[in-house]
Formats: sequence, structure tokens, C-alpha cells
Amino acid sequence: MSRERLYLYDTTLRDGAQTNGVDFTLHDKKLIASLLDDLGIDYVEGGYPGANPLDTEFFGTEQKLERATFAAFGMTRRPGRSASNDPGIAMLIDAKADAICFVAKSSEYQVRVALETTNEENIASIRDSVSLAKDKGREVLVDCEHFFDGYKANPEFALQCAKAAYESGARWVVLCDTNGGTMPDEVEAIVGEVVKHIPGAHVGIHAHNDTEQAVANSFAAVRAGARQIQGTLNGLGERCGNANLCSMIPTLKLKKEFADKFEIGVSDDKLASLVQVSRALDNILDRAPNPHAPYVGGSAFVTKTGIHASAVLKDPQTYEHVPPESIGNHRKVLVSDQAGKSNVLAELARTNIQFDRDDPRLSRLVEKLKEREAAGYAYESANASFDLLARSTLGTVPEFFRVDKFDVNVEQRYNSHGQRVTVAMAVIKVEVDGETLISAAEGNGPVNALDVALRKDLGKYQKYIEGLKLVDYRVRILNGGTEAVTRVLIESEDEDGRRWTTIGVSPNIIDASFQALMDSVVYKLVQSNAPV
Ligand SMILES: CC(=O)SCCNC(=O)CCNC(=O)[C@H](O)C(C)(C)COP(=O)(O)OP(=O)(O)OC[C@H]1O[C@@H](n2cnc3c(N)ncnc32)[C@H](O)[C@@H]1OP(=O)(O)O
Ligand SMILES: CC(=O)C(=O)O
Repeated sequence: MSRERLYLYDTTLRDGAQTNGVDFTLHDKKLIASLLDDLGIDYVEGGYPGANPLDTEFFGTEQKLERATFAAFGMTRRPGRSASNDPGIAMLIDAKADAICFVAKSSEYQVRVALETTNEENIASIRDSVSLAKDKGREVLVDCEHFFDGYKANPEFALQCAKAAYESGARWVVLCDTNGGTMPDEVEAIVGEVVKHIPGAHVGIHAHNDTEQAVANSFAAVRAGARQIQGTLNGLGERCGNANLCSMIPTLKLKKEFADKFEIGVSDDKLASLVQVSRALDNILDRAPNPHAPYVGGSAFVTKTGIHASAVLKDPQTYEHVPPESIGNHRKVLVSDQAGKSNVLAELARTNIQFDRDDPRLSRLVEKLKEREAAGYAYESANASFDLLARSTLGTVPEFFRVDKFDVNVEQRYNSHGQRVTVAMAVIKVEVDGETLISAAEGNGPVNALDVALRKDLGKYQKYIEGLKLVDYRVRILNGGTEAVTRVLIESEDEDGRRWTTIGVSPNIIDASFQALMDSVVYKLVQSNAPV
């Protein structure tokens, strides 16, 4: 059965740039445009030429996209002007873009209040703007702003605006839920009415996420006959964002309802790069990825509980709605207080630690894990400490060295320039191979001083830890008040860029930090097969 073509239009570089806190550079825009092109998006909207110098510059040079249509966005002619004498439209015509996407009012209320003009002038503005752009050889799209709210208040006028765009030569009439408050059943019913007047092959949807239903609204529009979806990477966009392409693309490709009926420009191979594309945008924006994002989030295929893990290990489909690899994600089984033997065995297999399922030491390890988690440890975030816990249960972690004592001092004093300074100093006494080694170090804080002192002289093991450095240090106070317990997580990195995380828990922050530091050093020695 031949499938219908469904087109994807990305507005990350325009509506996405309207997100609070998002500020693209020219380089970012070029990079994102080529990522989208490579992914297989049909239209890439680059921005709003004339709105700011950066967007004007972006549209000043040809963007070499392989397959996507590059679009410039801007408003229809101002009331009372001719299209050929409107500076905004001149900028759009001058822009080096294949397509022009006009934003036009389609709500009587908005025309009266925001544009302060008449319905007739608004329709004339749509006709004139579309005709001019079409005459100049551009593919034309019209984003009918506030379409759904406008339709609910005055369906005839909203439809007249949409029809004016189509009749004047717009290839796409895009119905916008600009305020993002329309419900999916309303979208489906209204789009169903529109496609009686404009063929669905020329109708698009642009949904905002103010009720967390932008994706559902986009699919509702497709069900009713629309054949273009506008959206953004990671759901960027004004206020609560736009429909998230990183959620919609996998659904369109992998869910039977859409996959059987529609073809999109994203191939199976490119679908498998979606996690990478989503992360690339986060990296450009210097944002932490959302771990709970559907399909592409780090937690999207994570199993934490024992009952689920046991089933997933028998057949992943028991708790996965699609295979994680299809979008470039991966399955992960966590060890935590919710774990059973299955979680623990899965994690051990990943780290090549052999335990038999019937080995009584495995039950001991699960018990120990749960006791420690109850005391405040969180092993799902501390892979290296879990590794050591498992190995020590097996009795395979040697005592490489012994810390006899340490001493940490924090002193505040005046320096020789008369400035108040706080200095930390640590002294540590360790025994390696029967030899006592004493190291002292200063640091900008007590943990830093201890870390430096511990790694200053470990005798014959020193060479294994030379390249080790502490790259992240996180503290969390559990159970506030006088009974407070401190949880410290330390991330370390070695000379080859390998990273691992260790944990310490204690009512005393120095003690908790020291446990995590010790685990980090011991883990490195175990991984290096350092001889005892
Ligand atoms: C729903 C959306 O997301 S639409 C996209 C919104 N994005 C942006 O606005 C970002 C870029 N915008 C800008 O840089 C500026 O607003 C510009 C350059 C477009 C216009 O700037 P200014 O001339 O200073 O106007 P200002 O921003 O104050 O107001 C917008 C004007 O456009 C008019 N207008 C708004 N929509 C339309 C439209 N579809 N067609 C014609 N005129 C419109 C408004 O009535 C208002 O006119 P007024 O100045 O006579 O009151
Ligand atoms: C065009 C647009 O961004 C909107 O109506 O939401």
C-alpha cells in the first residue's frame, strides 16, 4: 500500500529563538540548520530577516542545504501600505531563502485589537503579500496566527483568511494554536472543517504546548487531514514551547497508526541519530538534557525496579514500547533500593563481574545494597562505588594501602597584603607495603586539601593515579535538621578521559567526602590491575 507524504517543518531557529533564555549565534544557526537538513526535515525556518542584525546576516548568504527548503519568516504587509512598498516584505524578498512563511492574523478579535484595522484590510493584506512573494518566485506558506481561537469566535472570518492565503497561491496554509490552549478534540473537529475548503495536502498545523498537548494537537490535525507539521527540536518555543519534533518523529516512524499511512523525510538510519541531534542542540545551548524526555531522554529506557528488571532481562519488550536503538538510545538497568537480583546481575554483567544467580553472596550484595541505600547511599548515580561494593562482597578488592589517620584544618587569617583569607590544610598518614608515608597539602577548601594530600604520595601505586583528577563534586543534605546526613558524589577522570562516580555518606561532610575520594582512588587501582 502506498503511503502519503507528511511534511515536517522546523521552526527551532525562529519560534525556538523566542524561548526564554535561548540566544543563538550565527554559527549556532548554521550548525542547527545543517543538523536538521541532515536529519531529513523538509523545511528549515531560519528566522526573521529584518527583525535583528543576526537574522538579517543569516539570510544575507545562501545556506547550502542538501534537501531541505530554507524558509524566511515575517509578517504580511502592514495595514494601509502596498505590499511592494512595505519594508518588512522587502526584507523577505531580499532574503536568500527558497520559501517565505508569512504570519497573518486569522482572528477577528486580533485584527481589531492587535492590528487595529478592519477584517477586509486584513484579508487584502494576506492576498497582496502572498501574491507578491509568489510573483517573485518563492514558495509561500502562511501561518494563520490565532486560527483556532479565531475560528471558535467567528468561523467564517477565520476560514476567509485561510482561503485568501490558499487562493492567492500559498502552497501551505498553516493553522496556528498560537496561545496553545486548544484541546485535541477541538483541533481535530476544526481541521476537519477546514479541509472541506482547502485540500489537506496544503494544510499544516503549528501547535504550542501551553496545556502540554502540542504533540497530541499536531497528531489530531493529521488525523483530520493536515499534511504538514511544524515543530522544534526538544520542543523549544515561546512560553511553554512548540510541538516537540524529537517526540513526534519517532511516533510517526514507529507507531502503526502513522507508520502504515505516512512517509516522512527522516530515514530509519537518521531516526537512529535522533538522540545525538537532540543532545547536539542541548550542547549548543549549554543546557542539561532533559533525562525524562520521551524517546531521547537518558531515562526513557531505564529500568529501576526489580520486577521490571527481571522481565526486561527475559525480553525487553515486557517494559519497552519501542526498541531504544531505533532512536539511538539505550537500555539501562539501575541498581538502587528498588532493585532485585535481576537489576544487580544486569549491572554486574555490564561491568564484567561474574556472580552466579544462586551464589549466596549475590543475596548478601542485594541486602547490603538496600541497607546502604536506606542509610542515604544512591548507587544508581555512583557506578564505581557499586562496582567496589560488589567486588568487596566477592572478596576481590585487595587492601592496596591503609589510611592510619588524617587531619584537616581550616584557618582564616590575614595575609601579607592585609586581606582576609581562608586556607585549608590536610595531613594524611598512609601505610603502603609496610611503609608509612605522610603527606601534607594546602587547598582552597578542606576536601580539596584532603584530595591533594591523599594523592600526593601513594608509594608504588602513585604511577597509577598520576593522571587522576576530580571533575565534579556534589553535596546533598538528606533529612534536614540536627539529624542531617550528608551525601557526597564525586566524579573523577583519568588520563584517557574515562569517568566514574563514587559516593560517600556520613553525618560529617569531610568523612562523606573522604569515603568518596577513597573509593575513587581504589576503583582506579582495581581498573588498572595494580599489583598488591
Ligand atoms: C506568533 C508569533 O510567534 S509571530 C512572530 C513574533 N516574532 C517577533 O515579533 C520577533 C521579531 N519582531 C520584531 O523584531 C519586531 O516586532 C518587528 C521588526 C517585526 C516590528 O517591529 P516594530 O515596527 O517596532 O513594531 P512592534 O514590534 O512594536 O509591533 C508590531 C507591529 O506589527 C503589526 N503586526 C503584527 N502582526 C502583523 C501581521 N501579521 N501583519 C501586519 N502587521 C502586523 C502590529 O499591529 C504592530 O503594529 P503597530 O506598530 O502599528 O502597532
Ligand atoms: C506563527 C506562530 O508562531 C504562532 O502563531 O504561534
